[in-house]
Amino acid sequence: MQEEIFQLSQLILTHANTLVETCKSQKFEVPSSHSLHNSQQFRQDSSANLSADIITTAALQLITIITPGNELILSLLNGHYYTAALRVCIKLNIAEIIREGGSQGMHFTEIANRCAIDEGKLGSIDQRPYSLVLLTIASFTERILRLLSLRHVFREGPPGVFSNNRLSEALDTGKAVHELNTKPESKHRNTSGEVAMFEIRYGSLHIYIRFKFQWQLTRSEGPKLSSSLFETLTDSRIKLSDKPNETAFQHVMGTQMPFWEYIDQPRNELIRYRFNIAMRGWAMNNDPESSILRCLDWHTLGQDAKVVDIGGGIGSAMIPLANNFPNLQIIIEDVPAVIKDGTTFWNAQRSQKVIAKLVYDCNFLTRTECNIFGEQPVKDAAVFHIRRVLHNWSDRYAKRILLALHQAATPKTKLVVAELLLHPTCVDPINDNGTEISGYQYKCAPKPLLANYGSTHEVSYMTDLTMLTLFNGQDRTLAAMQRLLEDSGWYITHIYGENERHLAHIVAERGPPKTSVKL
Ligand SMILES: C[S@@+](CC[C@H](N)C(=O)[O-])C[C@H]1O[C@@H](n2cnc3c(N)ncnc32)[C@H](O)[C@@H]1O
Repeated sequence: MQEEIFQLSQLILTHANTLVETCKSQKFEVPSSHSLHNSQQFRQDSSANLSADIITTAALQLITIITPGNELILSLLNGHYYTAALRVCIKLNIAEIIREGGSQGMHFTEIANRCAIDEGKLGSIDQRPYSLVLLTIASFTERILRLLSLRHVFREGPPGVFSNNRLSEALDTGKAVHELNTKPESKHRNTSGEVAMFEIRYGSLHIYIRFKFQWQLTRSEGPKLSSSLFETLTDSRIKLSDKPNETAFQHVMGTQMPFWEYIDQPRNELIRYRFNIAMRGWAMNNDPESSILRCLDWHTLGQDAKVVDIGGGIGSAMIPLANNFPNLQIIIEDVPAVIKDGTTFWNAQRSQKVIAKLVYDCNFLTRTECNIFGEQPVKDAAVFHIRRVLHNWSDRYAKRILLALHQAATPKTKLVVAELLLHPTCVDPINDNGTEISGYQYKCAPKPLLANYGSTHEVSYMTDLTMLTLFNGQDRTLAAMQRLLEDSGWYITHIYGENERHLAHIVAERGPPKTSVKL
């Protein structure tokens, strides 16, 4: 048998050829570390997309087999330094500062100078001479940017000069630095939401506060949430809990409130707004328009057929439907404050077809009649659509949401669940042959790779742990999702989805619930 090292190298070579040939034939930019954001155009082509995933998985496996094990473990353990370094760059708007300096890049002393001046750090808080303070900040800046450059976030050259590249461009909101410094609370307004998504991932739940007439940044809880995982899993009071208010989130934030109630507090308006826009930013990468458009024959649903988006946030999932199917009447349901943000968003989209309904109230623990756990007011829906809501809840709560929809559904109502579907690292003998469920065709990675492409798709598996620490929720495998749906009386008829990088669109119809869970 061929040595693994050659098998992996061969896979890389073969698929690099496929990728480059596809790019050339379809006139896509060939990906390179020097190109910018759009060098991922090739992802539109499914065979190029697959080749790219195989290359990445093989390269990572190659690294794993030729690097000392203790070094790899240390690198994993120290991954938090990347989180910290990225946080500094996002908070100090370093990608924007470098952009404004021009394409030749900027020396770290100049970057530090601009950060320091903009942050008002010099003089007021430090008694040392200006130049000494600047040198200290410059040294921090250089070291932080160099660490990130190791992973191709920013490019260094000549020594000490840093430029933006494909990865650091993703940190750029596109806004003027002056605007970001004078109006930090508006940082994510009118942006794609991608940087907002990054902020959420490192978990700065407290963002800007006004202190002595100055906007100041406050602490980040994200790394604390993950580092409290062990404490949460071993705390005898909560370790067996599946409740949304007994998670690492409450532990770290010192609150009894579940996450949704917390961000609905009046003082947390900015956090909520950022969360909502971040959902849109996330969808841009994880939920291509084609998925929702193809998962059902929307045009056959008839004039004014009702599509109800449950926990729809600002309703971004509905944009492709609103744009393509004027026959549909789209109803977005969420908590009042989110509906308010959504209404502003939709007015900007100039869509007249969307009816933002003030249906739900966030405080589900006490006001059960007005939330996703209560009675569903729309009784004649053609489609209930629910995107990235079930993963916020443990099975017991997710079942209650699904049963409420089941009770309001007609025999013809379809349910579309858009969620990540996780996959074991080995082959799943029941589901991978594609015969069990129509449309489900998971293409396992070729041997000797991990069947689910290993850490190439790790963000989805990390999202699962984010759900655990924030909500006691979870992202599910196909088997777990199928069980959850059938227990709630929904039977999968079709799945539209390729792999766990994108949300799968799971179409289900009503049947008898398998278990007798009461609302
Ligand atoms: C992860 S977000 C998903 C938003 C949207 N579906 C999307 O994909 O962009 C979950 C949504 O559930 C909503 N939600 C949470 N608890 C709710 C409740 N009790 N009733 C109604 N909506 C709720 C939140 O406000 C939030 O907008």
